[in-house]
Amino acid sequence: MQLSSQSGSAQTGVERFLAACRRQQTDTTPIWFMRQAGHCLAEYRTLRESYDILTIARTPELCSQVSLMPVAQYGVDAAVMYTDIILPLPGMGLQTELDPARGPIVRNPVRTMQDVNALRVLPAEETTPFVMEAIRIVKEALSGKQAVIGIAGGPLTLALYIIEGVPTREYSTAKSLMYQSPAVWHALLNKITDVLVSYVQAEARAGADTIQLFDSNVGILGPGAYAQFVQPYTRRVLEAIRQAGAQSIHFGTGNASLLPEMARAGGDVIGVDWRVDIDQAWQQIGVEHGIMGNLDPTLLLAPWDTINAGCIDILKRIQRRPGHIFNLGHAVHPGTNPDDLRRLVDTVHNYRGHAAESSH
Ligand SMILES: Cc1c2[nH]c(c1CCC(=O)O)Cc1[nH]c(c(CCC(=O)O)c1C)Cc1[nH]c(c(CCC(=O)O)c1C)Cc1[nH]c(c(C)c1CCC(=O)O)C2
Repeated sequence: MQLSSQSGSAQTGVERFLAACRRQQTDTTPIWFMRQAGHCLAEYRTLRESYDILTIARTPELCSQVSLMPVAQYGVDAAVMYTDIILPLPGMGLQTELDPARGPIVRNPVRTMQDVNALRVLPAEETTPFVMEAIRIVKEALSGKQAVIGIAGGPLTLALYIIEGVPTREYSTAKSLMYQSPAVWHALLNKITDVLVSYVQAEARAGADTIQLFDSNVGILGPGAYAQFVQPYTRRVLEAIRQAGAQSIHFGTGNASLLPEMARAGGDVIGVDWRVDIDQAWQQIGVEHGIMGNLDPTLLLAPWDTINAGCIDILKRIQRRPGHIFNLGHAVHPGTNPDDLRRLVDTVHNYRGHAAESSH
């Protein structure tokens, strides 16, 4: 498909988004924001006065409503499901809570082989039917105009919360278990992976066009440990997404040195944070993958001219090469002005390239 770079809005959001996932040319660069559903939308904040995060995520009518808000408000090309990565954990027998400021809490953390053996692996449709129902509602409401992004936690990121019980900085209990009791580690990762495979396949069946695997905490490992203790599991989840016919985005943070290994694990698109220059990151990842990123979310707290300069710098580095999805390097900061997100979407959609200029 050859599209003129002048052709304005020739594609729908979902066409543009999926073409980028397949590294095909698009009329303009697709864009969405991690945590666009929630945080800085006034409408969402009002809803949060009546319901907590997990109640919204577990109630299909509320979850779909929140997931759709940013599509109307910002003009993004995809709706991301308002669902936390911990939703599959209670079905495994883990007593889970969400501290809005700190993150996931697991009351019965896993430390021994006996603990691992007690964990259940059940079909996702049985344990989390509300997630699939919310996806079906969002898919229908968008009627093919924007893409639906389902989410799942990466095997490592989930294992860290399951072992530690509370979010920590270094995850030293979990890492010690990994190095000292590899059999327990691998048994746990295997079970988490079984649960994730069922979960992502159910999301795809429910209508998710793309599934983003958030291995947000992957940066705590170096490439050798990653390849040994994490990569085989991540590969299995990403392969399950491919088999289910959906596209995948493989995301991590603080992981510049891991990019080649993460790309080897799979993912149609690799999501990168702001700690790398996006053109150099793409070289590391390789041309057989697309790339998503990577504006520093904190830059969004600066005046518009500064935000705009950061946005244009990324677009210039990419030079409209097929396979780029514009996003922040991580979640939208709650203090972000929604007007700036709207302007960012327009800037990215209206960008027509700097073909005449020499790049960096
Ligand atoms: C660490 C943490 C978690 N969950 C939470 C934390 C504490 C700090 C924080 O806000 O990040 C708490 C949480 N989870 C969610 C919220 C609501 C967000 C909001 O108000 O906008 C809040 C406050 C929903 C969610 N939680 C998540 C989503 C989906 C992802 C998205 O919309 O981009 C939503 C709506 C995903 C999630 N959930 C978690 C991780 C690591 C991820 C992956 C994304 C990331 O690295 O930030 C665990």
